[in-house]
Amino acid sequence: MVAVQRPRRSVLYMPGSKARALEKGRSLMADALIFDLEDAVTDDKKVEARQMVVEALQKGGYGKREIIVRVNGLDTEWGLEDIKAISRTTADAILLPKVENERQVLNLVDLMNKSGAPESMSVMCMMETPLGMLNAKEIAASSERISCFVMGTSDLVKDLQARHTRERLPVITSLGLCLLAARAYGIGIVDGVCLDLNNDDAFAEICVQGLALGFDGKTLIHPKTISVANSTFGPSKEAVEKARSIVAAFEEAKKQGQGVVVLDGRLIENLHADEARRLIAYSDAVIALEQSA
Ligand SMILES: CC(C)(COP(=O)(O)OP(=O)(O)OC[C@H]1O[C@@H](n2cnc3c(N)ncnc32)[C@H](O)[C@@H]1OP(=O)(O)O)[C@@H](O)C(=O)NCCC(=O)NCCSC(=O)C[C@H](O)C(=O)O
Ligand SMILES: [Mg+2]
Repeated sequence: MVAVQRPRRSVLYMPGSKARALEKGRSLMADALIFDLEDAVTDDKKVEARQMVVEALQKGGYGKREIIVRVNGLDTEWGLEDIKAISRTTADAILLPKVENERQVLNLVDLMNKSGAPESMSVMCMMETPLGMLNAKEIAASSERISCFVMGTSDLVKDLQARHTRERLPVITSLGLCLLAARAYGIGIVDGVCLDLNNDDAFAEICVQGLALGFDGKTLIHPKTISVANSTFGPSKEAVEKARSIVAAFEEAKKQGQGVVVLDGRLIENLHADEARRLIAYSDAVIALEQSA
């Protein structure tokens, strides 16, 4: 049985205080939308933005896109009311910023339960502080309700007193720690945002790097970057065809009593067949999501 992963190739932040962005989200081909109440919203608009997001979710129209709301932290004056209000909506997940330990996750889960959040509403964690990186394993293991890690590379670079560079060496250890923790505990993980909106080549390159590192997709700040994220993180037609031929060759070998087979000069073992099945199931999930839009 192959565990089908929810597509998160493109995950677009939309400021909760921007009515036009919330409207536009209904027609964009992003796999997931983050309705942001945190950093994209100024303090004087926090309460209004919460109400706007609740109303947008009540109105609906976002199809099968994954709906994520990033609340303010519980150490702010808005966090508690954000969690109470969003728990009563149809959002798929609450995204908690600046997660650094298990206690923050358990507090959130407790508040969601007390506020009547459905069991299906998951928790996502922004991984964006040095302590969060060091505690990535503890955080990933803290609750079965966690569905995904979201890298916050802007806050991370700031806290590390590092620099944003094209090859991202300053954050590579942090990305690796979070990837290890996410994969070890079977949760999703999406890469951080690219702040440079005027360099398409750099954006494409950073998506390819994110894919190679093992991310499921990329968080985005502008709709124009959705298609590159979708094509980079989505399985190509050729990759799916190849996966089908791997599964077929391996099944045939098994019938012949063999545990391995050579296909196009490469050795195929059980692990390759498993990965090929995962890719086929993932491709089916992507097609189903695209057809529903
Ligand atoms: C960056 C922007 C401020 C640019 O906005 P704007 O000048 O309006 O862009 P355009 O004129 O090019 O927009 C064209 C149309 O697209 C719509 N639009 C733009 N951005 C979005 C969006 N994010 N979601 C939905 N729709 C969007 C515009 O309304 C235009 O529509 P139309 O009227 O039909 O022409 C803006 O893109 C923006 O605000 N982006 C999001 C910024 C944000 O959310 N930042 C916070 C999250 S990132 C973060 O916090 C990372 C993490 O925590 C970390 O630490 O790393
Ligand atoms: Mg941040």
